[in-house]
Amino acid sequence: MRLVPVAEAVGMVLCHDITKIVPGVEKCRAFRRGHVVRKEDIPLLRDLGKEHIYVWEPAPDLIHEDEAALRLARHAAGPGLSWDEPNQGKVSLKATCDGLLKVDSERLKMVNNLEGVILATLHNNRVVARGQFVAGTRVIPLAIHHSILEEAEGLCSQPAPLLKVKPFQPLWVGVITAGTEVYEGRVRDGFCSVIRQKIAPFGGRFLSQVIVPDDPLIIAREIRHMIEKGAELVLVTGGMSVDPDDVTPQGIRATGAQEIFYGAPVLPGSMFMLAYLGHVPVCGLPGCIMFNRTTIFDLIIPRIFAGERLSRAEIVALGHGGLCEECAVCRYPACSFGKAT
Ligand SMILES: Nc1nc2c(c(=O)[nH]1)N[C@H]1C(S)=C(S)[C@@H](COP(=O)(O)OP(=O)(O)OC[C@H]3O[C@@H](n4cnc5c(N)ncnc54)[C@H](O)[C@@H]3O)O[C@H]1N2
Ligand code: MOO
Repeated sequence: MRLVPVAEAVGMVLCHDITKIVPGVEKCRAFRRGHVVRKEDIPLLRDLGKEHIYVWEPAPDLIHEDEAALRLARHAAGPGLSWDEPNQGKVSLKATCDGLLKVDSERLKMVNNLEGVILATLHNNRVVARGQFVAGTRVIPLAIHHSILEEAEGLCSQPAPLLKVKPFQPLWVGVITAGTEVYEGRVRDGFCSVIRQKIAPFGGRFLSQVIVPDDPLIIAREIRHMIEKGAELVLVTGGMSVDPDDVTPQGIRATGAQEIFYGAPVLPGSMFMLAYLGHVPVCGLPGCIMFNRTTIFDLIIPRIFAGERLSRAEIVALGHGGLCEECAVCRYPACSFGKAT
């Protein structure tokens, strides 16, 4: 790169975008890379604080910031992601479908530990919408050495792209409502409508609901029956805490399902249970899921719809960030809830 005073730059080609920022008003690209400097541009460039410009002189070992950012994006983007043209040296990645964002956070740290390379993302396991920006990348200098870029490309793409968006599968959902008070009509069921609302964004298909008394053998029988009818996800509501009539965990166990966890470091939702009967997830949902706006259910259900089988270790990790602030106006998922590190 050669440094040229702006007064002598007429006719020369800008080799990078130049940014204008007016506090509280705008941040934009004032000049585009490739622009040929005209006489009338000189006062404008001076207003932007530019007394000099760079003239690009190709060097075999250096890669321009725009090309470097594009190469990083291309290597990091797996299925379900696309990227934009560079703007002011940055390339943004966006989701091409609704789904679950997957970020290999350990490899992300390794990329960002390289000198002069950055990749910023939303959190792993974030539910994202088609068209949503989920990551951005750039290099810090105007040109980066090819060896650093190649190392970053390897980390971004091997053994698999660092980022992807998994689409949701439209699972059939069976609901078993446990509670003698609901079964006998003392209390009107308030759980099923909440579940129907919560599964809709993932394309979940409501199969049916059955209301049963607090009896573990009946609960177990109805879980098996629901799976025979085609349920790909079974949700058993209520009866999850400490009263003698809270027998839903016993009912789930009595099916012979493999228990992954009962009791999670997440509030609200600590009394949640997850088990698998074959490949079908069976969840025990505590009463708070009916009552609180955002709970463990909102953390677990997207992963099930994305076809993931959860492990106990992942649930244990949820404790950090597992406390919902219960804000007056809920902004979940744009908050710390469920953002385990
Ligand atoms: N002493 C303790 N109390 C509680 C504990 C605890 O550990 N020790 N855990 C708390 C937590 S956490 C939760 S969450 C709640 C709810 O637990 P359950 O899932 O056992 O809820 P139930 O006992 O079945 O019912 C509680 C409440 O909700 C009404 N309910 C239940 N299902 C329905 C339904 N389908 N439709 C309408 N209403 C329903 C039920 O009638 C009760 O009023 O427990 C904490 N307490
Ligand atoms: O911890 Mo309960 O299962 O939140 O409300």
